[in-house]
Amino acid sequence: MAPPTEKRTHGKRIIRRRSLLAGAGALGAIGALGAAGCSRVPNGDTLARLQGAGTVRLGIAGEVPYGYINDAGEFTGEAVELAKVIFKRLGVDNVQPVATDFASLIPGLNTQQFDVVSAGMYINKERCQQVIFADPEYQMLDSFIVRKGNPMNLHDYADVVKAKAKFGTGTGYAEIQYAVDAGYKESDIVILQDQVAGLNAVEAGRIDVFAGTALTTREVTKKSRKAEHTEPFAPLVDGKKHVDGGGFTFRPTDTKLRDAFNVEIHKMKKSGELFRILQPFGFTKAEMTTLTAEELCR
Ligand SMILES: CC1=N[C@H](C(=O)O)[C@@H](O)CN1
Repeated sequence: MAPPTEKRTHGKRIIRRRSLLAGAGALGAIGALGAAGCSRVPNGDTLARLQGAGTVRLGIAGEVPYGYINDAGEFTGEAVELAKVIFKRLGVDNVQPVATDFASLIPGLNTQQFDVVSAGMYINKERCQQVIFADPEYQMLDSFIVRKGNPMNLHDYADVVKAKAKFGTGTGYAEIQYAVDAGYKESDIVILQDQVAGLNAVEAGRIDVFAGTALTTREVTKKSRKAEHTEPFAPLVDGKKHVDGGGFTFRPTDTKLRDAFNVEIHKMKKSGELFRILQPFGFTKAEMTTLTAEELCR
């Protein structure tokens, strides 16, 4: 496996994994002993191990506003700020970011390279076969990055198919399936590293449209002179308009940790604290949700 690169920003240690799939066996074995170096805790009791270590490693995908490093070099985002609060209440004082691309979040989690995915990941049936989720902290629609003025008049996936637009989205994104469901040929989709690569590709005319969450496309186009975001819309799943919910992702064996996390998130929903944490990242009251992981996994 390629060695992780490490950079220091403002005294914080950020690890960037190059290849999360390679070397999974060796890392999995280390993880089984307790990735934080504590082997006295019974196998599978990740919460106890994290409490002993005092640090939880969060998988993030460098996506504003979910989990990213800001201009001041600080590790932040809605999911990251939420993780800081919840894990402290669970007896784990420190969070340690591990940055990777979106498609490597689930493989990286399942090979012990971080303890939880803190990237606002949408909860869906396919992912629920590989990982478990906390109940979502928000609900969300999709939108597109298009050239200024939206010259091809693209407002949803059906428009993209009809217009034969050159379509791109991020690696591992749920939006790949939404485009395929609408009739876009999967092998024609341009898969890009992330939303910044998507913006660059639209601005340069390499693609006509890049799909992402409504907040992702809004944030990344803020300073663009050549591209804009479209109005949020609900993709069709099984022919019906679908609202996504994004939540924290855990290894399938970590039900105890996930359940403890859920207790805290439900308290925060009830008290309004959840919204107070998410609001500075652009979330509105309409994006607060009563959806559950169980229903989104079906
Ligand atoms: C927060 C997020 N959600 C979508 C997904 O879960 O696939 C993708 O748009 C990537 N980013």
